[in-house]
Amino acid sequence: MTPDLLEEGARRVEVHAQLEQQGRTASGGRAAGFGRVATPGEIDVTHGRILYLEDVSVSFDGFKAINKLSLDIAPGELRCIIGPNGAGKTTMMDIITGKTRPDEGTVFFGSTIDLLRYKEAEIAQLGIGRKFQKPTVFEQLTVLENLELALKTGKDVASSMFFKLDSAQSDRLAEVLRTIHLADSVARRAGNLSHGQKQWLEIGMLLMQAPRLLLLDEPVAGMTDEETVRTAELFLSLKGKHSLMVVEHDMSFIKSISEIVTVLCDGSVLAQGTLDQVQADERVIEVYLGR
Ligand SMILES: Nc1ncnc2c1ncn2[C@@H]1O[C@H](COP(=O)(O)OP(=O)(O)OP(=O)(O)O)[C@@H](O)[C@H]1O
Repeated sequence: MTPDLLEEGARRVEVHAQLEQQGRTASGGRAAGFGRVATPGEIDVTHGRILYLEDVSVSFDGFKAINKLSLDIAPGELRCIIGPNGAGKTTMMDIITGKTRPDEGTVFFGSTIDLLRYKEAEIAQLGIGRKFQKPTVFEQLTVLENLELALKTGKDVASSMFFKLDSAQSDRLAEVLRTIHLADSVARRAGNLSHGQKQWLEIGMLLMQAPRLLLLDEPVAGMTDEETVRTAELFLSLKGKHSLMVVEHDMSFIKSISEIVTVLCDGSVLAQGTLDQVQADERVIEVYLGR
């Protein structure tokens, strides 16, 4: 949990109040049709999409990093995103999470939440969790304290030590500990965990906030083979309960978790299908081999 995320948590209540206000009063412009949140905290997936991007483009100094990108993710889906270096994978995640504003296009969370209307911190509060490549757990705190901290939004680290979890939060904490394979390590300092365990702990911290969509950037980079296998099991166990978008270069890992794989290249979708299908696609072979 980074200080940034703690700050985001502090604003959760405020944002939900704003959403409620917008739901009642919005009219005109974007808010008229799509931007309205009927019930704060609820994501409308009646159209079968948790995430929807259409014709999204962004340029940096005239260079089109994302170029008319369109894709959608179903609720509970585990989508793998692959693509050569510079394909636009990170930039796409930056756009979804509000870190980068696209020049044009549409980005929806469910069918009613226009993500382009929200700031980065608000998007996290809406239920989109992002895991960056490098783990950012509190090394001096125990596994348990790190997970508790993920719930203690709106407090500083010191005062949050005296925060008491309610029974639903305690249940969630126990479930998350089991899910991330750290139930036997609650009292261990995060700094003493292996790289893989730190990654799982950070995923656990995201899970404590019950995200609907998790964006995971190169989650198995630097992991041992055994940790990679356990991470695959972890992701497969999260699928269904959460929607996941996983960006990864490790093809054996992708093979072990993937259903649909999207190949990005030059800022748009080059191919999509099962891993076998995209690996047999001449265009994909060409961009990977540089022919
Ligand atoms: N803030 C920025 N300013 C200028 N160029 C940028 C910026 N962010 C990304 N780019 C460029 O946009 C392109 C896409 O970058 P991006 O990091 O999204 O690719 P990627 O698919 O995540 O690559 P990798 O697999 O190497 O992480 C690259 O050419 C990159 O140099």
